[in-house]
Order: sequence, then structure tokens, then C-alpha cells
Amino acid sequence: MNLLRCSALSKRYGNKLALDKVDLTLETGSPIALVGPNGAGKTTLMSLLLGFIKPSSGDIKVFGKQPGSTALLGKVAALPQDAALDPDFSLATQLALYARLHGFSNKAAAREVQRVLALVGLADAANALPKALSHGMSKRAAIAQALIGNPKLVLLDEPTAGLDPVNARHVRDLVTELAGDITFIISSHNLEELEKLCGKVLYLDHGKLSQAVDLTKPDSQAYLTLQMQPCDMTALQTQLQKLPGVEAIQPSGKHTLVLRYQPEHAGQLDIQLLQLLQQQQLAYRMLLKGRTLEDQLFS
Ligand SMILES: Nc1ncnc2c1ncn2[C@@H]1O[C@H](COP(=O)(O)OP(=O)(O)OP(=O)(O)O)[C@@H](O)[C@H]1O
Repeated sequence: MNLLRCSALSKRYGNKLALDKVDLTLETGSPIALVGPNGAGKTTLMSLLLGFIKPSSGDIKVFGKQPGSTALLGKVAALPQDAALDPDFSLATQLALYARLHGFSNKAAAREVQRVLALVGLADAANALPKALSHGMSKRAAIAQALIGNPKLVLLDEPTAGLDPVNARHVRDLVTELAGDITFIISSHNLEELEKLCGKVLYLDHGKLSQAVDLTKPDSQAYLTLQMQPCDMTALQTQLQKLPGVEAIQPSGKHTLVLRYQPEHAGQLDIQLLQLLQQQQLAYRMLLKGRTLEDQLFS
């Protein structure tokens, strides 16, 4: 199903061009990452998707409709980065109010609150005040708010920023669990996390959509990423270069090498590489077919 279609979408604030003729078509499905340096235009694109602001020129359609139109009411939701509930009213009271605003009756709103709180693992905290919640619980409560009414598209802005590893994982698991019913667009600077969660990565830079990486497809060229235990990386690189089919080797970080090879060698190269490490009595930490998202975007 078509999720989003932008054609020559531009947004200008005064003389600042925040989005510059973005053409983009996205289908519903696995989570989509939106990455790019500070000021690249990510929040602007999210705000356009939600209908909070209007394009300066070009066109944008979400599920075939104009963002902000009544046809999209309840279908599109967002978790802003600094989302916060009123500290002094219980979760149940506030979420019920949001559910009422979505058109639920009093009774249905109470059921909806229970449903979304259970989804985020906060069923027991319905009567808690937001000021009594940990940062991780507050984030989950804000996600619960975004899930009211069963939206089909949910935009998450830095959903795990500032969370400890356990709570961050909880949020990631939640997104993975819900991704069958909801398409998520996640804006984040955490590439490792996005790699775990997303099927597609959009890279914005200076308002232009400069790359779109499909993580569900193998790298178009053949790569292996080898992460070693500390060893003489220069000597290892010389050895690896001699393996049949290896075209180029690029260091990536202190103990990691990215090998580009001729695709016809895909069947044997990883085995030959492991044999070489065994002969040399070298220990590796990880051997990955393909490249990390960071290497795909920046090398
Ligand atoms: N209301 C505004 N008025 C003027 N300029 C703005 C406004 N909002 C954003 N900008 C500018 O537009 C550009 C894109 O901003 P945007 O917030 O969309 O980037 P971003 O990719 O979300 O950045 P970050 O990663 O820092 O959140 C920036 O140069 C920013 O300064």
C-alpha cells in the first residue's frame, strides 16, 4: 500500500531552504529510518508529513491524502522527541482525554487506555502520575499516547534518546512487535539501532534526499566486514589482499576491515578467510556479510 509520495517537495523558512525538491515514494511495511546531520531537514519533513506546516512548493501525499486532512485523522500519529505528559494527572486520566479527542466514548476510551498501556508494558501504572515515572517509563507512556486509535503510520523522533540500554531495548522490541500493523518512520542519530530496526534508510543532507538504502536487499556490490580481536591489522590486511577475488580492503575503525570482492567468489571467500585466520591463529570478533549501515552511508 502506498504510504507516502513527495514530488519536488520544498520548504523554505524566510531565505533558509530547509527541504530542497525532495522526490520520494514509500510503501507501508517495515520501519523506515530518517537520518542526516543536524539541520538536514528531518524535523521539517516530519512536520510536513503530519500537516503541521505547509510546503513552500511541490506536493506531498500520505496514504494518498493531503497531510492534516480529516481523512487522515487517527491514521497518522507522532512521538515528538520532547513529548511529555502533564506531571500532575494520572496516565489513565490523560490518555483517556486523548482517546476522547479521537472520538472514543467514555467507556471505549477507558478500554483504549488499557489496550495502549498494556502494549507498552505499563498496564500496572495506569494510576501513576507522570512525575513519578522513570525516564524509560515516561517514554513508553508517550508512545502509548501515540498508539491511541490504532494509527497506521507513527513517526518517532529519537525514541530511545537518553534511555538506558535496557529501556532502549524495550522500546526497540515494542517497535518490532508492532511493525506488522503499523509503519514507523524513525528519526535518529543512532545508526546501529536503526540497522537493527529498519528495512529502509533515508539520508537527508542540506535539505536534499541524498541516499536511500534498502537494508532488506544485499549490498549491490559484494562486501565482507571483519572485526578482529586486537592484532597486527596491517599484516592481516596484506594477507587478506592475497585471497582470490578480493578487490579492495578498507579499514573501518580500529580493528575492523571491509573487504570488497568479486561476486563470483561469494561462495568460498568467507570460508577461505576463516581458514586463513585459523592458520595464523588470529581471533575474530565478528564476520558480517555486507557492510554496516555506517559504512554504507559514509564510505
Ligand atoms: N521555524 C523555523 N524558522 C527558521 N528556520 C528553521 C525553522 N525550523 C527549521 N529551520 C531551519 O531549517 C533547517 C532544517 O531544520 P530541521 O529542524 O528540519 O533539521 P533536522 O534535520 O531536524 O535537525 P536536528 O537533527 O538538529 O533536529 C535548519 O537549518 C534549521 O535551522
